[in-house]
Amino acid sequence: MLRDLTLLQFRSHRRAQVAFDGRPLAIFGPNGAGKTNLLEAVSLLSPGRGLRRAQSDELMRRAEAVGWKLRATTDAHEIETSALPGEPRRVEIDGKSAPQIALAQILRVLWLIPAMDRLWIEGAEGRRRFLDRMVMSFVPRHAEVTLAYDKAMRERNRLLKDMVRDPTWYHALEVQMAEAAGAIRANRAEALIRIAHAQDGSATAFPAATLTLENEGPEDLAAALDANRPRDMAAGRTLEGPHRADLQAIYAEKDAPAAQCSTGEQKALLISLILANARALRGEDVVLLLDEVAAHLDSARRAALYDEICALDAQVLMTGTGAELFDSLGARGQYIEVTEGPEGSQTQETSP
Ligand SMILES: Nc1ncnc2c1ncn2[C@@H]1O[C@H](COP(=O)(O)OP(=O)(O)OP(=O)(O)O)[C@@H](O)[C@H]1O
Repeated sequence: MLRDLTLLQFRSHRRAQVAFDGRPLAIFGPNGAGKTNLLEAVSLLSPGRGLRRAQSDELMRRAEAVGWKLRATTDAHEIETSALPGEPRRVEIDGKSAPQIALAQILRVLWLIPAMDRLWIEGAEGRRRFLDRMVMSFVPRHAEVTLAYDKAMRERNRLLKDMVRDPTWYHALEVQMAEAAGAIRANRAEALIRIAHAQDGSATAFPAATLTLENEGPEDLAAALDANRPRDMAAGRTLEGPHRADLQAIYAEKDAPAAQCSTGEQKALLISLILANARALRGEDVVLLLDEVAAHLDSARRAALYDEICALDAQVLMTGTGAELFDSLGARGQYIEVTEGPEGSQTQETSP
């Protein structure tokens, strides 16, 4: 469990400290106060660019622009991650420099943010990212395999753009891509099975989603890449493989594709999936970040969400503009009010 987090020169926070007591944490305050910035800080305790996919320099407080730092304590580890201006972010675990990917072994950080409300109707890339984050929560090594695939594909794309025709240049790269693709396919399949199991028979107020993967690419990717080089050369890039896969969801009860569901139904599907993801990770150190999750829900659904959150074996952080949004959570939650002060965001623990 995440016990403690300190933000230094991070976005609107000059210095902020949060001590988690294990109850779901409700963060409330007016628009622009710095609530999402707190969730973003927690999201950076996992590999990658966090929930806004920001560049490192965007994270440092503009007033001083001296870099940023986050310090966190879990039950078992001390994590520090920081960056100086113009430099990539660094990670230290228990005082020793570590690769970002090592963070995936400590906390499984999952999130739902308002930008994902359009996930089912926008392009496949966002859905693929959503899928791969779920997969990474089950198989932390998935991040490495995906990176290896992307790196080999970028090199192959460069050869294609340069109109290199000699097959010997391609062979090793295509074999690497095919090997990584096999692992990506297997990891994704495992994740979908685990999500389906977590939804089966669970008493939830949120609709079950049947997930399928489309356009995964051929089983024998090495042979397909070898055969389709002229086509890819004409396009200037690789046209098949796991980087083109698309995640689709069916609102099971209505047998309707997610993209044809109402805005509220689409949101409910996402909540259902993220709760299933957290349930499927029982036993791991799971942190669930729900940004403005209560806003679209009627009061009955909101109460149901809080009941489910309290029953989860996961640490949950939520934001909302007003404390009244968390009325039905009551004393089961921990509360932090965020306001905008002359020195940037101010955080203060309050009671319900
Ligand atoms: N690098 C930065 N330096 C200083 N302030 C920043 C930086 N990046 C963002 N901010 C400020 O942080 C605030 C936004 O914070 P955040 O997104 O956490 O708000 P919020 O409380 O979640 O608001 P809302 O309820 O509108 O979603 C804005 O005032 C923005 O100007």
